[in-house]
Amino acid sequence: MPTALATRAPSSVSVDVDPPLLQHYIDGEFVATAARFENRSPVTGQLIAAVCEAGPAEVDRAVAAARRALAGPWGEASVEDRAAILYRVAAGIEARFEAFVAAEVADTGRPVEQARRLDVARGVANFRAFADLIKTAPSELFESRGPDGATLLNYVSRKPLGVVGIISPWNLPLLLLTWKVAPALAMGNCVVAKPSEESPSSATLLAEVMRDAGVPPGVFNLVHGFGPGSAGEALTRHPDVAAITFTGESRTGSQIMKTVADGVKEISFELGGKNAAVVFADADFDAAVEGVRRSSFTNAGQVCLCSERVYVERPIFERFVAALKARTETMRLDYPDAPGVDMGPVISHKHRDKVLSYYRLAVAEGATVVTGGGTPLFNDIRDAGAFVQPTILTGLPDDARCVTEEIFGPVCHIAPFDSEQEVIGRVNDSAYGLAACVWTTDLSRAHRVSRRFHTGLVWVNTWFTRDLRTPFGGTKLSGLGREGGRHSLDFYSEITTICIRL
Ligand SMILES: NC(=O)C1=CN([C@@H]2O[C@H](COP(=O)(O)OP(=O)(O)OC[C@H]3O[C@@H](n4cnc5c(N)ncnc54)[C@H](O)[C@@H]3O)[C@@H](O)[C@H]2O)C=CC1
Ligand SMILES: O=C(O)/C=C/C=C(\O)C(=O)O
Repeated sequence: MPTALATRAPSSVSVDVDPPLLQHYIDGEFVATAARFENRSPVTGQLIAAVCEAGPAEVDRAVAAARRALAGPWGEASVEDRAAILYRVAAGIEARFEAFVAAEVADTGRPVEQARRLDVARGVANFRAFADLIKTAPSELFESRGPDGATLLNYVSRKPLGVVGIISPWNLPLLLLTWKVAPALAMGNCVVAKPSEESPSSATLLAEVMRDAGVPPGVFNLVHGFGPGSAGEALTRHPDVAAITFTGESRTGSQIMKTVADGVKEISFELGGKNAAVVFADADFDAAVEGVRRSSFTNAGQVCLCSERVYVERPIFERFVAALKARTETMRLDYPDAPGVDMGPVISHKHRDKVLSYYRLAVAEGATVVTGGGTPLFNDIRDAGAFVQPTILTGLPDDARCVTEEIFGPVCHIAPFDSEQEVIGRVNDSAYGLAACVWTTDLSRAHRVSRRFHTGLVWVNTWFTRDLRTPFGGTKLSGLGREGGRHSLDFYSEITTICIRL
């Protein structure tokens, strides 16, 4: 199992001839299927697991199990019972914390410290946050008078949606899967989850935790596989799935939207971004340089919130570019458990090819490559991995493809600006609208600018700091709906308004 996966290549590297088999989890049982696919390390290219692939038959079994569970005691579970289960799941992840870290690191090659601080810690926090929330969630009640003067009591009753299909990506596998599973179960639904084919390990461990935490059979089901023509499509097409919640690429969201249109299923989408960071001349300079480095290169740029467009006020533009270049060139690309590692590889060779094609395109579009622009050379097994250099570009017009399209790699383009009004227009001139960052010490400006951005999220003098009670999501191509806090409770429940004449 993933617990035993090495994060650092031994000095003599051997190919694993008997990799672990990751199975589906359906109706409380681990289930193998004949169809399999490979899970390879993005650090070394080595085979780390064989993964069972589900098709329509397994998805059908999982959905049927979920429906049976809804009709059983789970459908009647109280808020307190559901909260207790979520706390047990959180404790179960904590009890196997290092196994989750190893699973996440094996699939993605990210630094071990990042997996500890961000991914697995958030996996635990997601379950606790929604357990806390349901215990304190208020209801709505309005008292009014009818035509005859009688008192009318209007209140809201919440029911589960039913079977929720969860489709999650590879960039923050456990964080994004649990961000959906936790509120779905909190509101009494049953789920069929399909993690990304690139990152199946932590989801498989989560199924073990669900079983050990006493989550009844059928409440949490897991199917592995791909999107089109595989488990993902079968899940979105299934007539007994009431809702689909998806995080991933905008184009995939649009395909899923077409698929679910016939069944008029509920949908919640967190999609891509082409996020801007704006640095004003009055910003705390060093904090802004470090903040932009983090927001551009964390997780090798594979966070939908990463800043790929940076706008710097002209008086500090040259100094800022030089400082970010100097800081970026100190970044260490290495094995996940190497001391001081800053960045691992991107998720796969296919994704590396995509990122590198944008690096080449940037040059063809006339960019100056300030630093990076290619792949590092290690002269060891890491050269078989999917590493790319953190890259800073300047000199492109705002309509260049590298400034308008989501690259999803460790790259940012930096451009100068002259006025607040101008930069707001440039930030908003995007097909996406997920997140923006502002770096300034002027409080009035921070408020003024933030309110005018057409994005779902704005961070001022910080980035990717999360209060799980707040709404999270994007505008335009960046998504549909909001999750987080009561917004998740709303999405994952069906509401009935009851009016009683007293
Ligand atoms: N959060 C984000 O903004 C993310 C953006 N991306 C971007 O998307 C590009 C493609 O990466 P992918 O992993 O292929 O992302 P994707 O959006 O295609 O995949 C995400 C999930 O959706 C599933 N899926 C794909 N097509 C589907 C379909 N038609 N029906 C149902 N499920 C489907 C996948 O199996 C996976 O579980 C990346 O190069 C990256 O640029 C990828 C992951 C996350
Ligand atoms: O903090 C969160 O809930 C989500 C963060 C990141 C994404 O949604 C993403 O990278 O897709």
